Amino acid sequence: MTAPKIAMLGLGSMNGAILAGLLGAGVPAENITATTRTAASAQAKADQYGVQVLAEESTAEANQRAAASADVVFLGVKPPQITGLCAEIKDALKPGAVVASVAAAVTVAMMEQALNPGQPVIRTMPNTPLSVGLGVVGLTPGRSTDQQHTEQVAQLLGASGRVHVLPEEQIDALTGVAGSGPAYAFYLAEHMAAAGVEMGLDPQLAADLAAQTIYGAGKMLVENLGTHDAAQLRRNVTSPNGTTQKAIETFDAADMGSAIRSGAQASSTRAAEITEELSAPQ
Ligand SMILES: NC(=O)C1=CN([C@@H]2O[C@H](COP(=O)(O)OP(=O)(O)OC[C@H]3O[C@@H](n4cnc5c(N)ncnc54)[C@H](OP(=O)(O)O)[C@@H]3O)[C@@H](O)[C@H]2O)C=CC1
Ligand SMILES: O=C(O)[C@@H]1CCC=N1
Repeated sequence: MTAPKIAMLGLGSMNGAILAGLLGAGVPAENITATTRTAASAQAKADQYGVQVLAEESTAEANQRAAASADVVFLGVKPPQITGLCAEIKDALKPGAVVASVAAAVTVAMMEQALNPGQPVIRTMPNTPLSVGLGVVGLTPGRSTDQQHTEQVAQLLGASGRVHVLPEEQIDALTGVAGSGPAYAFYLAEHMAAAGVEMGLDPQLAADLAAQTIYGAGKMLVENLGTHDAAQLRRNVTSPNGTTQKAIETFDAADMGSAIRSGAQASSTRAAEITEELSAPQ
């Protein structure tokens, strides 16, 4: 099978992470055309990734041009811009092309309504660790999306992460755990490093200790899936009446477990709210 031509419309944090993953997995750079809003960003991204990047600012039809030659079109703009972008590119798309959005909250139905009837679409919820080959993606195909399209997008994203095909009702929950999730780990790293500095460590060393510890713990979690769960791995670090026990008691006293669950649920609830906002008559 020849490698598909790919358009990445919008090349910010998320589509940039997907692009890094695709390039890292061996997709040829010449198969990819991306777009940005500003010319300065297009130049910076072209230099960073080595792909062609068109800016809407300097090429009015940048999105149509990028979409026209693509077999797979990733929409990576902000949620309120997605349906407008769909309308902009709908007549430029190649027959048989599939449109995959990475946006939170924008439903399959919203995209299908903005595109031409019968257009294959896929709603995805990826996360930024795709950039290092360790991402997670939730994916829901549209009504006119056949198995081949779903497999094509799943295969592209699956080269740099784990892909789960889900009913659309579960995408917001996946957003709360995995889409927003890297930020929770980074937040933990920020505070672990800050604690190290407060206890007298050099900031660079403290940041390195936090990063490497979370990296190592994440690898252990993945490698022990199905045999030792997170709670067991935590118990293995916790000596009776030792140092870790004191830390966990302190977290429990602050009800940190409940705060983390509330945060993940708030992310998911916010996705549903944005869907409502985008559905409201203008
Ligand atoms: N960030 C994340 O971790 C995740 C984000 N998402 C979803 O990804 C989407 C993008 O978010 P994120 O990457 O964070 O946002 P960014 O602001 O980082 O990127 C947005 C990109 O869209 C470009 N853009 C804006 N308007 C246009 C236009 N009219 N034509 C072409 N390109 C345009 C911007 O151009 P320029 O570079 O010139 O500013 C920028 O490259 C959102 O819908 C979000 O819900 C989903 C999962 C995780
Ligand atoms: O914060 C956001 O809205 C996006 C979606 C998931 C992660 N980032």
